[in-house]
Amino acid sequence: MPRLLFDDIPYLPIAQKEHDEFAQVLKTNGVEVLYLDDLVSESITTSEVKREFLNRMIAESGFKEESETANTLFEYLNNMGNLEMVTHIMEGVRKDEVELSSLDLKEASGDKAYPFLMDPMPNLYFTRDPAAAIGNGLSINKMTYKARQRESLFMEYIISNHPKFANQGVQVWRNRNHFNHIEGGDELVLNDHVLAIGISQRTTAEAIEDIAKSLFTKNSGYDTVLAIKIPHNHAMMHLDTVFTMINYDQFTVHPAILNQNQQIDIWIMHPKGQGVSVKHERNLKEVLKVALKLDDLDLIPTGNGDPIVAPREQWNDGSNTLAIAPGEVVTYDRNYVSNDILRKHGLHVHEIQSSELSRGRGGPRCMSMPIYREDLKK
Ligand SMILES: NC(=[NH2+])NCCC[C@H](N)C(=O)O
Repeated sequence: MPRLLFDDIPYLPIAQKEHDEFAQVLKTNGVEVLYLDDLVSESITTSEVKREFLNRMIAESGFKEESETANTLFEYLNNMGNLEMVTHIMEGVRKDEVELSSLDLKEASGDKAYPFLMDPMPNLYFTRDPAAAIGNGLSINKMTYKARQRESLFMEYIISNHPKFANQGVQVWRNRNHFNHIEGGDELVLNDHVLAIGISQRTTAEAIEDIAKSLFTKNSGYDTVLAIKIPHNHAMMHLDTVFTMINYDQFTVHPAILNQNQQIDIWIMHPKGQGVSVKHERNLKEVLKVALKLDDLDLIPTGNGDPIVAPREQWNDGSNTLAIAPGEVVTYDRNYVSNDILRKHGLHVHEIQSSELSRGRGGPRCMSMPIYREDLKK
């Protein structure tokens, strides 16, 4: 479980049912839902693209080019139809599926008892993280842990090959060929020129400066990045596990990220020449008011701020709300105290069942990645 970043084992049929219900709630409320496996397989438009994609996926799975294992894996997967191949890569390839005539060095040195030749990618149901849509472009992310690093390769192919996205002028603000990591759960689009990014277990300060610089100099329309420092731990791996925007002037906040004086470390970035100016602040509410030009705003504490309920519900993503319209959110039903307080603050809350999905440590926001946002300027 730690290797694949899970804390528990979901009961698969129920997890799938819950996921279908989640997609249905989105569709019923006017969202067009695209599935990753379909998008990737539709992006493999020629046999040449398929060959290149497979070779890169196999190399990123740790197999040396032209090695016995790499060649065998290539043959095995390349013989499948596109969708079958893509889902199979996502599910992982077991050692007993392919026949290797000789053991290569990597194979010989590996753990014989380990059943997978190519690891599965169970965290793909958190589509939020490998990439993030920002304005007219994307950040395609260099992810932190090995368990997830291959995931963002899919988005690279979608953006450059899928008939819906290729040649549409979609910019890549920062690609995945970097040493410093960043993940979409830390990237919060607050409006058409302000972004909040978590400095977290998964996102480095260097990557934030890097993407800020790119956004500021490449005509993205973005002129403000708020870098917000959160604790480094598994329960709060991304900013969106403790803080989300749910209306023009309403946010969820896990109380544990603020100190006794309600403060948190924030660095405000603006364009400065070809670079970035950085200013340190501590008052979250004030910083948001200034950046978003608001007279007041409503920070709604997870679990109603109760010292026992708040961490309990945060653990199961009580702060991880997905806004599908200003003031309208999708949340896990199990976080009933947080849901109640959201309703008391005037939000329209759609609850989805969550006994199994929550075991992967991510909520409705993590399980989605908006590709296109309507212009909702007030
Ligand atoms: N945006 C998010 N908060 N995503 C949650 C990802 C959870 C996943 N198990 C991981 O550790 O990577």
